[in-house]
Amino acid sequence: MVSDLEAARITSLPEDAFYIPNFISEEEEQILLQRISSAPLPRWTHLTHRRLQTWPSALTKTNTLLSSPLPPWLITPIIEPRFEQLGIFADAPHSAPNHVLINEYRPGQGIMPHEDGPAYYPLVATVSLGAAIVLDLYDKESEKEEGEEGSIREEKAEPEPEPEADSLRIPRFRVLQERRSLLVTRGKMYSDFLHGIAERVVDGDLGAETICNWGLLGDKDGFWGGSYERVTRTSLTYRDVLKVAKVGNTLKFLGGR
Ligand SMILES: O=C(O)CCC(=O)C(=O)O
Ligand SMILES: [Fe+2]
Repeated sequence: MVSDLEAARITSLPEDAFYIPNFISEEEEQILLQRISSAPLPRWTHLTHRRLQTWPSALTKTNTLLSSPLPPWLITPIIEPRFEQLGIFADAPHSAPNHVLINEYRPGQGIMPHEDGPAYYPLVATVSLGAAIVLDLYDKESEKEEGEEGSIREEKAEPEPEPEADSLRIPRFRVLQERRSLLVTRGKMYSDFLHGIAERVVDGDLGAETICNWGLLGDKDGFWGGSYERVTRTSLTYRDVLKVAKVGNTLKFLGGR
């Protein structure tokens, strides 16, 4: 495992993007998947093209997080000690992530090109579980020209575009996220590009010329044929929500002290 984020930089991308294979062990991956699947059903928000959990809770309409700690299983070992050792959130306002979105994609599912927007400090750290998937990055400018700029809020379903329109877009860059890997995007990479996952059952055209983190992959064995068939992939996206509201001691309202 790299001990210095700089060694993990995806040098072919604008600043900043980092990729670390084998960020968690197989055992840690299984424990996380077990935790996610054993969450009570109401925890899931079902969208047409994927389902998601929001921890500790969805943001309010004004993009505010009601202060509440993340559950221990989302903290250890990912935030403590690994993010801390790498200083991933060292410059973020709360010096640590306070919000995690968990997205699950079955084969054929994806997420339309979008930007994560101003609710968060411009830094996302994504841990991938279960299977590999290709993340597509799109120039924002060309999207604007087409009048199709996307933006999502996690608490409501995003408008789902026509599949035809989606497949016409050409990504500027493609990142292959292996299971158990970490992808960090921040700065310009967060602010100036859209990201999305195509609704496919096979990710193809994989190679050194087409995948910007090819040289950083942990194990290319499954990819030499230039394609792989999708299997359910789950992502944990760690972020720092800028606006946090402290909720008063509810005991006060109940007449307690
Ligand atoms: O699953 C992923 O890697 C991306 C998820 C995403 O873009 C989001 O939740 O905003
Ligand atoms: Fe996103």
